[in-house]
This record gives sequence, C-alpha cells and structure tokens, in this order.
Amino acid sequence: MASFITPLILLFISAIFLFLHRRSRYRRLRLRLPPGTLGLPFAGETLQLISAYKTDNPEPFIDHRVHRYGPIFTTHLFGEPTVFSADPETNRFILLNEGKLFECSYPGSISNLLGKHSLLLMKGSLHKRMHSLTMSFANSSIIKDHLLVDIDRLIRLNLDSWSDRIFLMEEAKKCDLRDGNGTGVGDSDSMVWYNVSSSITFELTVKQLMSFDPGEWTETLRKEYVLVIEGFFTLPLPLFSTTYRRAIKARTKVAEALTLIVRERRKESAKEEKKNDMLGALLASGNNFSDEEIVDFMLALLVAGYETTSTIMTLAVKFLTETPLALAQLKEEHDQIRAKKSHPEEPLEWTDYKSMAFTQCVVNETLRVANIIGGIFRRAMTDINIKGYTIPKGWRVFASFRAVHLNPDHYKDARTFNPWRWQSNSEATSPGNVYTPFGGGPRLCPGYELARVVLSVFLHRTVTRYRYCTKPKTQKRYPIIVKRREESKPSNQTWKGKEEESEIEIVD
Ligand code: HEM
Repeated sequence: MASFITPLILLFISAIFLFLHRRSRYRRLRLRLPPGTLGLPFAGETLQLISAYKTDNPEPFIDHRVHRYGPIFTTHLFGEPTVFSADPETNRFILLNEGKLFECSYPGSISNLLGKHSLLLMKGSLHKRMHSLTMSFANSSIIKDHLLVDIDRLIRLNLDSWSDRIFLMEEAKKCDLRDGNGTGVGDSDSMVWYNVSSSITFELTVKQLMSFDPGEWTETLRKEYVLVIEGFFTLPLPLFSTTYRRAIKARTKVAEALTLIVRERRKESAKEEKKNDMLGALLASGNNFSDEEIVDFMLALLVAGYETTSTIMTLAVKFLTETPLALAQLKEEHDQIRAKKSHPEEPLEWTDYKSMAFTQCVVNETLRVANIIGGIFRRAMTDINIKGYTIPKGWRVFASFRAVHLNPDHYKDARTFNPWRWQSNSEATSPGNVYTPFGGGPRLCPGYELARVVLSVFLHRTVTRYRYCTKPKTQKRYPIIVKRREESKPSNQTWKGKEEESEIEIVD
C-alpha cells in the first residue's frame, strides 16, 4: 500500500510546486493572461468541466465563464493551464496558424491510442503530404465516380438488417472534452446502436482503405475499435483505469490485424498486383513507410471517420423526429427523387445528391447543433499576443467550435434546431467564418465531403423507406418507432411481416 501512496504524494507535491513556479513566472514576465482562474493545483477546473458534460446541457461551464470573463479566458484542464476561446476570430487565427504559432496537442490517452504516426499527430512537411493524400481519397470527384455507389449499397445493406429494437444514444458523444464514464459506448444498448450506423461508416472506411467488403473480419475489428475509442477520454494510467487498459489491449489486436494485411499487400505488390485504395497509395508513395507507420496511419483514419459520422447520423434522426415540419419537408424532397426512379432500390446518382437542397440545410444544422467535435486542442509554440492578451509559450489552447455555434450573437435562437436558417433568404445565420464543424486551415477534416454525402444518403434511404414517429420520452429512454413505408417494399417481398416495424430508442 505504502509503495502505492508514496508516488501519489510525490506527484501531488510536484504538481503544487509546478503550479506555484508557473504562476510566479507569469507574474515575473508580467504577461497579460486572459482573465479566469487556474482552479485547484493539478486538478484545475477539469472536474467542473467533466461534471458539466455529464448533464443534459454542458454549456454552463462555458456560458458562466464567457459571461464572467468574456470569450477568451484562462482555465486549467487535464493537468495543464489552458486558454479557452469562444471567439470565432481567435478560433480562426488558431486554425490558420497551425504549424507556425500553434501545433496540435492531444491529451495523452488519445495520442497513445492513436499511435505517433497517425495523421492527427503528424507535423511539418510530412503532414502536408499525407493530408493531401488523404484528401485525394475522399474528395468530391472520387465520391462522384466511385464512392457514392458503395455508400448507397452499404447503407441499403445495413437497413435491410433493421428488424430488432435499436437503441440510439442520446447526445451520443460530446466528443472532445468528455471523460470516459459518461457515455458508455461499450454497454449493450450502444453496441446495438453501433451495429446500425457505425457499421455503415466503418465498413465504408475499411473498403476505402483496403478494398475489403463487409464480413466477419470487419465486424470483429469494429468491436475492438469500440474499445479503443472508449479509452480516449480516460486517464492514460493503466494502473488506475480498466477502460484504458482494455483500450490498449484492443489497440494491440487492431494493430496486429492491420499489420497482417499490410504484409500480405507488400507481397502482392511485389507481384505487380496493385489495388487502387489508400493502402495501395501508401505502399506506392515512395516514402518507404514501415509497417508500423502504415498501421498507425490507417488505424487513426478509421477512428476519425467512424465515431463522428455515425454519431451525426443518430442525432439527425433525433432532431428530425423532434421537428416534424422539417421531417415532412425532407421526406418530400426525397420522395421526389425516388419518384423519378423505376425501382425503389435503384441507386442514387451524383445529380440526385446535388438536388438535395433542403437535405443540405438539415446536414448543416445537425452539424451546428450536435457539434460532435466540440473544438480542438493546440499548443502555443511561442508567446502569442492576441486581442490584448498573451498566450504563454507551451500553454494549451482550446478553440471551442461548440461555444461559437451555440452563441445567440452568431445564430438567432442558437439552441433551436432550425434547418431553414441555412436557406439563402434566411437572416437567422450570421455570415462569415463562424461555422467550423470540420475545423479549418492545414488540418481541415479530409473527410468533410464524405461525411456530408454519407449522412445525405442515409437520410434518403431512411425517410423513403421508413416513417419515424416518437413515443413519449421515459426517464431514461427516448424511443423512436421506425415503420416500413408500404410503398417502399420491394416487389419480391423478401422480408416478413414481423420485421415491418422497428423501434429505435435514444438512450439518455
Ligand atoms: C461528421 C463527421 C466529421 C466531423 C464533424 C469531423 C470533424 C473534424 C475536425 C473538426 C477535424 C480537425 C481536427 C483538428 O484540427 O485538430 C477533423 C480532422 C480529421 N478528420 Fe474529420 N470529421 C468528420 C468525419 C471524418 C471522416 C468521414 C473522415 C475519414 C476520412 C475524417 C478524417 C479526419 C482526419 C484524418 C483528420 C485529421 C486531419 C489532420 O490532422 O490533418 N473525418 N475532423
């Protein structure tokens, strides 16, 4: 026991020492820090943030401080002093100065689980090259020419398996700032949910990366991924956190599975059997990447596209069910597209996607309100002066997209789901660069177009096949009934009467 406690005491004393040392440095240098408080030594304000994110509405943490200190304030999160920005101009400055004044900096648990060669942690010219390589696999012409067909096919395939009760998680993952306990991605309810929309996004990414069609292998891999992602928002201390330990084990299994694929491919490409996918491009890039580098890169790509897109699909269904007028208008748009087809299963084409004007408003609004990536962490590479304050060299910075997207100064009735605000004649949305669900600058999300297309096709296939209707919300669950629409039944009648009604529940 003593061997356990002594390091803890030492850790605590060093934290206090560090805290006092830092405070005196800022006084000595007379840096004008943004207003705010560093909270308790070591813990800072992390506990307040975590408990705010466990409630229905995490905004009090931000609202309270913005009201008290203004949109740029000092706090102390995850063991480090942090400047928090809820100011769109400052956020843009941070995004655009990536690699010059700021560099990406993720909490330890995330970096360890991603692996040091992942795009999210790469820096400098290698990052630039690999970012544009990733972009080239998910840009609109690739989606138009190849991916749309796969997206549509995989979504139909998955919807065909909707027969059981399905649980969708309420406010699924408020991603960046949550701890590991709040959302329970690994519990049985959410595993059922993951089988629906996650498998769509997962299978799609696996196909793009290494040309594998869905099967037992992808499903086993996906289950390990769920465990890896669970570990992201825990303390990276295997001794204290079972979730983190489990995540590390799962990561090892995923890495082993991917390594086998990479080795197999190396043999094939030596025999001139090249495949036109991301793995093929990595092997042919002339960079002589090691197995470990390729595995880290692919592992992180799957993480980045997986959870984000599936969460947004869930939340779009939730918001639409709560806004019947929007659902009706969306249905009308998609029924018109289907009416031009000779068969309910006829694939969607790029021109169909381009004609989904109201759907794009729904996609924009879902991304604004849901804010899956609440913001991004960076580290100041030098002392930076901005808006009359100094961000000291080495400090963490958090540019909060969520705080901007939900601010009534930028969006009228900012906390209401209103897709019509995105129509060109609307005055409910302020112009300018305040909307950044996919970040910006050199680290702009390479999957932004892909995510939008996946969500649009998912909405198309669900609203033309099913009717969503709500049931009264119980204390824990938020049920949505999905019933197969008569007119959408395929002529060969492959499914049985029992399967015609599915129930989706969103769990608080
Ligand atoms: C609704 C869905 C999505 C949202 C909201 C989203 C959001 C974001 C944001 C905000 C960033 C910037 C992170 C930063 O600046 O540090 C990012 C980066 C990234 N995203 Fe996405 N993303 C989504 C879907 C996808 C998909 C489908 C892919 C797969 C291709 C993907 C791959 C990536 C990668 C690899 C990065 C790292 C880029 C870099 O560091 O250079 N994302 N995403």
